[in-house]
Amino acid sequence: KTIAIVGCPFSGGQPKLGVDKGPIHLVEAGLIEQLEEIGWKVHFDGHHQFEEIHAASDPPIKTLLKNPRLVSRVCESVASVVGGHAKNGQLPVTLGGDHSLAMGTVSGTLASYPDACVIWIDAHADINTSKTTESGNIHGMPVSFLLGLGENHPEFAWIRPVLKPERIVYIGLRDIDTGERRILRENKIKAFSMHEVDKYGIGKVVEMALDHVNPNRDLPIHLSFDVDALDPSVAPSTGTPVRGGLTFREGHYICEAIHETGLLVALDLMEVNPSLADPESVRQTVAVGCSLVRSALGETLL
Ligand SMILES: N[C@@H](CC/C=C/[B-](O)(O)O)C(=O)O
Ligand SMILES: [Mn+2]
Ligand SMILES: [Mn+2]
Ligand SMILES: [Mn+2]
Repeated sequence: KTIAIVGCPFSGGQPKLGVDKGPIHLVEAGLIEQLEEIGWKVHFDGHHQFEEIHAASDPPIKTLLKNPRLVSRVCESVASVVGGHAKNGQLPVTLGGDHSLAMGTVSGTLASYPDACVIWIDAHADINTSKTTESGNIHGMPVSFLLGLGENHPEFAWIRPVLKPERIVYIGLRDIDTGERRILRENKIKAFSMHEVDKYGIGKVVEMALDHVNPNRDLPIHLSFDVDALDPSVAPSTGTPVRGGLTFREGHYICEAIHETGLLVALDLMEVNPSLADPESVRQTVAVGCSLVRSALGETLL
């Protein structure tokens, strides 16, 4: 099978500059060669350029959403790129860029694999609606759009509610907004926070997560990995770090275990921002990103 690396240099879902440089740092760290090394054919789809919409012509929607038209248009094109690769039987590996891009990647995957389940690794639930968001940063909202929650915004008319609440599960949560807690509860969405990781251990948590969204281990898996799920000591160069995160090994165990299912059809590696720390910490964060991708795609320890 062939991997299609989709570089998405995009930062419009959040305010910190630099996350658009994530893809180039991951590729320049040798990710493509590393994947070929473990036996994959790799098609590098390039660093997709998204023409800017200037702020002046993209005012926040009445409810505070920032860069709505830009984010929507970029995600729409990401959906067709990722969807195209999935349709061709390739495994799209999307490199972010901020996590708003997942509106596009998951839409693309579900177009080819309507029964796919989504495993969302993150410190955050990214499920705010325009009513509940406190920041207006759309990287905190992709899941609500994918589920069809909240009011419809004409700027996002292309997004269909393709994801069902029982087809997503979270691991790593530890920084959830008030409105998000209600949304998770009302929609009965399964979430394993860091408390469960501590209580049961990562092995049991991954097993329980899969039992919830993929009980017969027969559904394709879209893994959406936000590097801020890891502890900031492990992945420091990211826009919304939250202490008390996954260890290096816990993060890798998740990727290894998902590879072992043989069901992975799409992967996102999001929120690497190489401009937020000293050179050594940036290198470390980029290296962890590359390593997680390798583990999700079959690199083993023995
Ligand atoms: N819940 C916060 C934080 C969002 C974090 C988004 B991230 O997980 O994609 O980094 C917000 O809505 O602004
Ligand atoms: Mn291509
Ligand atoms: Mn996220
Ligand atoms: Mn996050």
